[in-house]
Amino acid sequence: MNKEIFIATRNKGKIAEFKAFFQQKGLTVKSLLDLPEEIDVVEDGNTFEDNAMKKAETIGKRIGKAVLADDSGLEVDALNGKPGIFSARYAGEAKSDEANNKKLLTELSGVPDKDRTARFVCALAIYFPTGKVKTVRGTCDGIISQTLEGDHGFGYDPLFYLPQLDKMMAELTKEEKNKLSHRANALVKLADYWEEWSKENI
Ligand SMILES: O=P(O)(O)OP(=O)(O)OP(=O)(O)OC[C@H]1O[C@@H](n2cnc3c(O)ncnc32)[C@H](O)[C@@H]1O
Ligand SMILES: [Mg+2]
Repeated sequence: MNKEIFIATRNKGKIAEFKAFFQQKGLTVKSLLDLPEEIDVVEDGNTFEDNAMKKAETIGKRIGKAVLADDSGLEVDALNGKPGIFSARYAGEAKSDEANNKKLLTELSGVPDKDRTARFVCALAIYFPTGKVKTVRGTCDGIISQTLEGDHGFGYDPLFYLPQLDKMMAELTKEEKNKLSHRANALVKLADYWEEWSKENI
């Protein structure tokens, strides 16, 4: 039987990464882009976890299936953790990666490399039709570079430098990113619960 996992996102970058991850486990990934109706979830929580739970629960209750949701973003130390939960809309409602990256560079202009430390954060929430919801969090440390580099990935990847690889996140293939990203680290934590939950719930 071909098992399916539903991800409550319309972000194509996230969908591509989840597909690569779950395909290895023999699961098919479906997302909000596969639904005929548009379901909007207002992300008004104060934490990544709150927003992920709200996305998973709202969509899960609507479609009556197990649903995984991701709320993620970038925390920059020199900006006191901004853009944080507002990462998608940092430069406005249009949610443009290009505009967000431009704004980030402007906000950090004059900040030296040693003070440009940052981390990607990913909270995953999983909702089961029994009403049970669980969350996990993964992070990935790096440095915000002075120039954009690389054309893989999405969002802030072209500005996110990984010192241990001497590469930008946007220079990694999906498979490479899926070994070390915040999303990958959260998914690894989820895998511990996954076995147990999927036995009874999927
Ligand atoms: O709510 P959904 O439909 O999932 O899509 P979204 O894009 O609105 O998702 P979020 O509210 O979780 O915002 C995540 C933003 O954080 C950034 N981000 C998250 N993960 C990232 C990654 O792996 N690489 C680069 N930027 C990332 C990027 O700007 C995303 O738009
Ligand atoms: Mg969002």
